[in-house]
Amino acid sequence: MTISKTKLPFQAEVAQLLHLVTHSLYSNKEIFLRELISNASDACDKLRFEAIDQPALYEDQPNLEVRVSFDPAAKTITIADNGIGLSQQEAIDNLGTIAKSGTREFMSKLSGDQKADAQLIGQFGVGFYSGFIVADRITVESRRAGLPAAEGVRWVSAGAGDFEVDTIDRPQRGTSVTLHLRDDANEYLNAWKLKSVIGKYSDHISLPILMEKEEWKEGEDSKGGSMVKTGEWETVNQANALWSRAKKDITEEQYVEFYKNISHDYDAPLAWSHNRVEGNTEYTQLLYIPAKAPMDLWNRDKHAGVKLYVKRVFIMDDAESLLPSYLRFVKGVIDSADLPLNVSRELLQESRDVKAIREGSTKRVLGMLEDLAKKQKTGSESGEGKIDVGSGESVPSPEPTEGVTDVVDKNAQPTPAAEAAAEFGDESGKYAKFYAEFGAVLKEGLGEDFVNRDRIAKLLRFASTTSDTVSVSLADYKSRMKEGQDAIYYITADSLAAAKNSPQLEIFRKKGIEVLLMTDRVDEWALNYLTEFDGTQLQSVAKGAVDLGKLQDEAEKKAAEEAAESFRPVLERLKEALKDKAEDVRVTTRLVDSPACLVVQDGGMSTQLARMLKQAGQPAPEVKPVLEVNAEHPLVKKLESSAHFDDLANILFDQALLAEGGLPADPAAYVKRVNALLA
Ligand SMILES: Nc1ncnc2c1ncn2[C@@H]1O[C@H](COP(=O)(O)OP(=O)(O)OP(=O)(O)O)[C@@H](O)[C@H]1O
Repeated sequence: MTISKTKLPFQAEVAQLLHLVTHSLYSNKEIFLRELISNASDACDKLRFEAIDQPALYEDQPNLEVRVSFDPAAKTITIADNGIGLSQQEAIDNLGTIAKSGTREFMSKLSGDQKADAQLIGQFGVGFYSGFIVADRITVESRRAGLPAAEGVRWVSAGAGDFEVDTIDRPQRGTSVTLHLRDDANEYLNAWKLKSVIGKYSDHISLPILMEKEEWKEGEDSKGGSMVKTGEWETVNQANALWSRAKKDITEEQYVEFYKNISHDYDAPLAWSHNRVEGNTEYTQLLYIPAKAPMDLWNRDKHAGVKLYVKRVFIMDDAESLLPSYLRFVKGVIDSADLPLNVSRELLQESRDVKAIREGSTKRVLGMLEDLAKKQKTGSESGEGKIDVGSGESVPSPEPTEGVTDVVDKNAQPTPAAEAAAEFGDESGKYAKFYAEFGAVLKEGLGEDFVNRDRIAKLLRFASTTSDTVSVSLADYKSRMKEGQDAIYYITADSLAAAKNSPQLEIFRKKGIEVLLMTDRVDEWALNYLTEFDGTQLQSVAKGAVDLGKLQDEAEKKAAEEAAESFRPVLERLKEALKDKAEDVRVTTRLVDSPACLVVQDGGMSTQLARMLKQAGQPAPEVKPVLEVNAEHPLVKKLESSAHFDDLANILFDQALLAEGGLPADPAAYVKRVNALLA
């Protein structure tokens, strides 16, 4: 295909994004170089991957590289690669529109506040368009590998509403991006400046990044000297994959920078773990736990952010088989020594090596979380039992992955004692941060990963009737259990307020028994898979008849039975009056101040979960709850002699529903009944 010079408009979103890029990212101009080098490197990765099946694509240039040059007279910087290149259509599609669906969502989140937007943009990564931070015009010239020289393309835009494309003759494969700098970006027309930015952001890129060598030349006739280009090119980055280097040669900054690069996250990660695993399956893993949840965390179709490499060759992004879905927040790289280069997603699912990698990486991530959790605990408990990070020993995870020869995480590096103390203080809040962002996702693991269920259970944290913050572990709870208590009690609700004020808690409060308050949507589903912890049953206080077992003394039990007996005739009438709404009506001892509450049968779905499913448009069973009444309550006592028995019965039921966050089936009828009684 050849096209003659054509002007085309940007897709509306691009124009909007460009405006933001130039206005919001101004304070961090230099990232343009990182983004463009990263694109160049991706293009080389893509070529290498396509060339596995089609070696001819290399033409006569198998050495992939990126060249960065500048021309002070023309005020341009050029980033050139010999990667896959762009066809004319690809240039139009990829540089003129935003293909990624997440981008639109991202655009809708922008607030107009420059600082917040800049953070968001940073998180999302603006890629190619970041060139417009420093340039008022960008020229891209490219030819796709495998196409004839006559099918090159030139793409030019001033970053306003449109761009121009033209066919050019381009013998060399790949892409060159030329930035025509704005006057206030002249500082980048300097080799030293460019090298320092490349060193900062792109050292770990596995390709060589070349710049023209310069030499100092004295001026003639004792005029001042200057740097002069020699015509030779030199490599200015380390040019080996960061994860393949020895840990001792990688600084903390480099780990952080690498993370930012692969994740497009603006913030530093909370923790990372870098290991070379040997044994039957050999691979290197560099896994990061981000500090902030991405916007699309809840999209379960979104794959994990782990990139797969095979012997340093990039194979694919988002390789979902490498980590279970409940760890989809983890970012990083896995480089396998065993997989074939032409491995496909389908093949990955069946591979035994991948299974081993997945198990090893899962354990590693859980180990990192256990580490953070341990520090969180000691950090919040008056400093007792602090781990001495100054000793230079790493904190071992409870079950080290077999064959790990080389384990590093940030805390493993020896630091002077004072620094260590400061660092530990910083570490001590990390687990709470992690949990606030990703705790709910982690819970999915209870249902997804049976092998590691116990480890996951230990990592869970909840609010409870004794703690408003989400900080109580199941082990903490157990250690505070009352003498004679034989279950871990919990309640699920839509909000913390609803959970705390639930009538079902009354008897527990009276007896001073702690109840875990669960308010994540995923809780009830996840808790289905966790019926016990460390030998103790988990028991919902809203399911089944309340049985406080040994916590109730004989006299109480007897009194309750007697009350139930004498209340029997009223119960029968209640059952009759509510037969369409309630599965059963019974007397309870779980209530102290409230007249009634709803519970579901043991093993049944709570009314709250059923409600949530319905709201989400999913099929939910019709749950008929059990109405439990407090025979000691004046309102309930009044029933027997009331002339409005049916109304009162229905009001009791509807109020119990309201108390747990539901709505009466017929709200108007409810209001009418209440008003009739009030009048
Ligand atoms: N040097 C290049 N060689 C070949 N294609 C390129 C090059 N630079 C950009 N592209 C193409 O343009 C597309 C858009 O680039 P852009 O940097 O905006 O987004 P991206 O790289 O896909 O996403 P992100 O930067 O968020 O990872 C790329 O996906 C790629 O197809």
